[in-house]
Amino acid sequence: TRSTRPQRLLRAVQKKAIKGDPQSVISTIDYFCRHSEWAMNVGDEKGAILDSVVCEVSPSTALELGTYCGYSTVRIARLLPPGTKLITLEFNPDYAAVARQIIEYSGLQDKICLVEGASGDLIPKMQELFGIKTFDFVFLDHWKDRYLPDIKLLEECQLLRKGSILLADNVICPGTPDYLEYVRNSPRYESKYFKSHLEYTKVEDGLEKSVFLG
Ligand SMILES: O=C(NC/C=C/[C@H]1O[C@@H](n2ccc(=O)cc2)[C@H](O)[C@@H]1O)c1cc([N+](=O)[O-])cc(O)c1O
Ligand SMILES: [Mg+2]
Repeated sequence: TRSTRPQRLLRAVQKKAIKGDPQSVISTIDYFCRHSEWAMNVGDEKGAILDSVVCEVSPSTALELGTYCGYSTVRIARLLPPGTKLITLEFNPDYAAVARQIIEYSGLQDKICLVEGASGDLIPKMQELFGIKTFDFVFLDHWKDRYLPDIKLLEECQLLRKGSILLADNVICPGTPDYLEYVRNSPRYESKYFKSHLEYTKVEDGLEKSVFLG
């Protein structure tokens, strides 16, 4: 049967990127998605905003919701200080299998822990699985109707501390209206919108950066 889009994206990385070079893996995926097949990676334009927030936060503990093929996983992990780990949650085993290979190709496997399962099930297990007390940084890029329930779950599980940074993709397109309303109106968050474009297109999209105030 025909290969899947993630498999074709992986093949492009294995064919064109330099093994052990995260930047070349990132550039190869962006080129593939711009010139061969669009895919729902955060992309180069929003990716630059993601990079600047990760560098500003320089997190000791980081969580990504929605690995997909591992593009933003590699983007984030390549900027993490030594000794820090990015935990990334992926629901779909086929996507997880591709992401593991892309992460390994980039050489960043020691900085990344990919866990397969649903965020709603795994978030309450972060303390027991990883000894995590709180997350300094959370990147939300999974199912758009899970953003709001999952940050409420992070609050309930006391996985956020005063100053924790949440960065959410796609708040305009496809859109996460309930999440936006919550973080922009809750007294527990200070929120800011970074206007950009939907990956590889001219359509408006953006990232919402929210600081948990405790
Ligand atoms: O739908 C989008 N993203 C949904 C992503 C979902 C990913 O999160 C995982 N997950 C991991 C853990 C879970 O608990 C649930 C799902 C899923 O298995 C999938 O790998 C999207 C769509 C567009 N678009 O233009 O249409 C653009 C984007 O940038 C997007 O991110
Ligand atoms: Mg996205």
